[in-house]
Amino acid sequence: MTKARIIDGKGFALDLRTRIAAQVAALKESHGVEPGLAVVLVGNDPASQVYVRNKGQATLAAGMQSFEHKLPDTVDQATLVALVERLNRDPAVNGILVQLPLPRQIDPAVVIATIDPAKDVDGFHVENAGRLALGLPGLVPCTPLGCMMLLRDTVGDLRGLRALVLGRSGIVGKPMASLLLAADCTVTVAHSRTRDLAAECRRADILVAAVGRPEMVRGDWIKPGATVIDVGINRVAGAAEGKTRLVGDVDFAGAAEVAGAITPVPGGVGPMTIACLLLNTLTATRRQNGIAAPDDAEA
Ligand SMILES: Nc1nc(=O)c2c([nH]1)NC[C@@H]1CN(c3ccc(C(=O)N[C@@H](CCC(=O)O)C(=O)O)cc3)C=[N+]21
Repeated sequence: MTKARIIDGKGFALDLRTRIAAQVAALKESHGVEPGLAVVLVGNDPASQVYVRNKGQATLAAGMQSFEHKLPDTVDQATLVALVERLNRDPAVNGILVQLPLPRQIDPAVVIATIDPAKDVDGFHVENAGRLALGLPGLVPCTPLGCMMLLRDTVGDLRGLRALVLGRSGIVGKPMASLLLAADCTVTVAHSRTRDLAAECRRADILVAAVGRPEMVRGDWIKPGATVIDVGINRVAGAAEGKTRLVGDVDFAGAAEVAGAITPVPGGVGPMTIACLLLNTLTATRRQNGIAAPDDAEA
């Protein structure tokens, strides 16, 4: 039997997207500025194609312009870099996202370094990563930003709470740790070499799982009443032959017996990532045009 409150990321994201759409409409009305997001997809990985399609639809639904660029998986790095440089110069493009992963012949660090930091709506450029680490304004990676919104909505005041981030990627774990630290949490970053991971997790009031290992975090690793944010999106074999299903990095059924609140997969962090991409595009557009955010704007 489930005890934990299920955090409705999907509902929160829909609500956020509605508020973003209202602000986009107001921006057009007041300044004649229409935010534009360019998404670059290299190759034809089916999962990536689904994400890019969803992003494009969400962008248009928010009243923003969507520019999709599809390149074959044989494309060379120089061609991709040249496209990004063209998007950097294009005044209709306020945000640029190059879908990861990229094929082997392309170094993602080179491509990300090419993106104008002011248009880097993924927040992956070293300038934005450095700004976040130093507590300076910049563009914050979408997934950690979405996790923070869910945490603030669920927990309220985060000050002094013990937070454990499981995973140390540049895309989720490290920026998540920076945001939790900025919110005055006591932050531990755990990873594959951490000793007695279960004991570390059990101390945490807030547990953010972002390791990419299906259902690794067990119910008995969780402190009773803790808030669990599951960033994992793992496709595993389903009950029926040939069927697959999505699971997180947390054993949801076991954790929901112990936690105070938990995000589901799907319907938790994933939809927040897309909503925050739109939010970052709106933020980037405002900054590029020297327009202040209204007092009631989030993030
Ligand atoms: N440059 C770049 N930026 C990204 O932000 C980025 C990327 N590359 N590469 C791939 C990952 C993955 N990602 C997801 C976004 C939303 C869902 C999402 O909405 N998931 C739904 C389920 C979708 C389904 O059913 O497959 C959910 O969790 O409810 C999932 C995954 C963004 N990524």
